[in-house]
Amino acid sequence: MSKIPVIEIFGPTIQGEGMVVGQKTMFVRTAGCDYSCSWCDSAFTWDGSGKHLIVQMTAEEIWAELKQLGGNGFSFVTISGGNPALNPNLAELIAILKENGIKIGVETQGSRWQKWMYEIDELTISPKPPSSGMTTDYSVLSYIFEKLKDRNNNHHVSLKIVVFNQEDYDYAKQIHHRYPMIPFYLQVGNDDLATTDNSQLMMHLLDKYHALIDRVMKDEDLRDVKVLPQLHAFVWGNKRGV
Ligand SMILES: C[S@@+](CC[C@H](N)C(=O)[O-])C[C@H]1O[C@@H](n2cnc3c(N)ncnc32)[C@H](O)[C@@H]1O
Ligand SMILES: Nc1nc2[nH]cc(C(=O)O)c2c(=O)[nH]1
Ligand code: SF4
Ligand SMILES: [Mg+2]
Repeated sequence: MSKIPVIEIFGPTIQGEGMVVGQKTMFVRTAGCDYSCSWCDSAFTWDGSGKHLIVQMTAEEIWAELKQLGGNGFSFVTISGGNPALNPNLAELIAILKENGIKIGVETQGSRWQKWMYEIDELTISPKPPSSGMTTDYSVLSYIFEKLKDRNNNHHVSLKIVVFNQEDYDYAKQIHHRYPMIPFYLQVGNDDLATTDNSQLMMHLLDKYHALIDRVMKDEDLRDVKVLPQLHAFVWGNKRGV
């Protein structure tokens, strides 16, 4: 069986972001990313600082670890990274999860297509705004949505854009107007990834959430949108593995 570079397996916890926020879930975080966002809250997956944590695992080993950690107390697994879409062989893990009746969420930036995306119940595509320093390849993004458009109704896809400033906000709107049929989420950017003062971080992120809500409420061109913070940052701050 082929191996997958895994940097963290944790849970159960709540999905803190986006289309299934609040969902009880296990997490599998793959190592490696084709991007290097300036504000990445999981940079240890790709910047070398977490190199010692990477374990090459088969799908069977990942499933065993999920069961070990979560027992029978979960029905949902979220695969994030890094960019999980760098790994074609996640198909094997996805097959095992399906066989066991587990629903699957994936977090990816929309820079790579994989066939296993057809099987994902809750697929979040999160293209990166200008503040990240990355550039969006619209041909890949459009290709992904084209591929997914005929899936059945119990498979869901959404767009989630992190916003740090006005330019990011304008980028997010442009993405929404390009793909108006895709459920659209705005997420507050966390610009203080180093602090361990959770109550100060929470107040800071709450101010930013407030400002983002105000902006969207005044904006007549943005109607069908959901505006969310990272709920896990409110509850656990910058702690890893939650
Ligand atoms: C760490 S990424 C991993 C998955 C994939 N590489 C991606 O970016 O979608 C998971 C989610 O966290 C978001 N994210 C990363 N850093 C963030 C930050 N500082 N503030 C808010 N959201 C952030 C990303 O935009 C993405 O939606
Ligand atoms: N609780 C929790 N929710 C999350 N949603 C997306 C996450 C991610 O890092 O991809 C994440 C995470 O790391 N923890
Ligand atoms: S694409 Fe995701 S994991 Fe990769 S650098 Fe950006 S936020 Fe981090
Ligand atoms: Mg995260």
